[in-house]
Amino acid sequence: MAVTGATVTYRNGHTALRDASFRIPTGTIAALVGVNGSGKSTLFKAIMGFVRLAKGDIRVLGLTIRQALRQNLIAYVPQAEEVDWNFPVLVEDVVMMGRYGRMGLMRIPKAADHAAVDAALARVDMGAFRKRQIGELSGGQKKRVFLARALAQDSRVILLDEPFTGVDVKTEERIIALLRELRAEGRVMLVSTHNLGSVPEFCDRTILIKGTVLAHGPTADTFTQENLQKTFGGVLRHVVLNEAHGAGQAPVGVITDDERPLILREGRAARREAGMREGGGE
Ligand SMILES: Nc1ncnc2c1ncn2[C@@H]1O[C@H](COP(=O)(O)OP(=O)(O)OP(=O)(O)O)[C@@H](O)[C@H]1O
Repeated sequence: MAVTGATVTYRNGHTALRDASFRIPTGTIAALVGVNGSGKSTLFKAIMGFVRLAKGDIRVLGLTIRQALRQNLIAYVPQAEEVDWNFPVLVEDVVMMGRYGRMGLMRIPKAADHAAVDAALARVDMGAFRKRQIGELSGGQKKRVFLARALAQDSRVILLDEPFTGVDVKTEERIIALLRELRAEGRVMLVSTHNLGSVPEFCDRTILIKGTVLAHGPTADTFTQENLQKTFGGVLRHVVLNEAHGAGQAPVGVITDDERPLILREGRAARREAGMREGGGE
């Protein structure tokens, strides 16, 4: 995916995103990190074609957004607040929505559509809940159902808006394991998160955003204390431990935006080489 100089101005004249540029190679999990109101959802809306770019360009596998959407290449896993949970719909019907783009006008599912729904539900371990109303599930289960919808769609790019909010650690680990599988299949995942502590754990790349893209690239390079301070300003709580200790004891910084803090050693995010790979195309 390549975003070049993307600018979004809302109807009221507010420019929520200005001249944003970054690239994400295929087979990548990328974090989108920024404070409330920094433009994360606006960027997602632009990639989904919900808002028009005033300037700039977004390409997915070399295609325009309109072409990529027509080919079902982009899927979106929404924030819980965006969904009307009172709407009476079964879990399996939510997942089937991922197939709509491949159906005719009458939306009559074929055997392949049913098979894709079954496989997607099994993959997120939600098969037993398929006949439940979506509103009757827990927060983590709802997230998994929407992830299954994206899987049923078989898109190449999956946008995940705050997938870990209100999710327990076990479900978070399951979602991360699934994202790693999808990465191995060459897909691109763009994950907006306030969960800074887990970003170096599973995100190959990070995009730091504050009305524009402040920094982007491999997480080990972008997730620095300096960049995080620029991105979050005074919002983050930052504590330095061990500062007074002598040689051999590197200072440890703890930066936190929510309940899961980021631990920085020697001013640099503790990096995990595993998973920090470059992919092929964009
Ligand atoms: N439809 C709209 N019309 C006008 N301004 C908007 C609209 N939607 C968002 N904005 C403004 O654009 C800016 C970016 O909002 P956006 O929703 O993209 O932020 P965000 O980073 O997703 O925030 P959060 O972390 O709270 O979800 C904010 O100042 C917001 O008030």
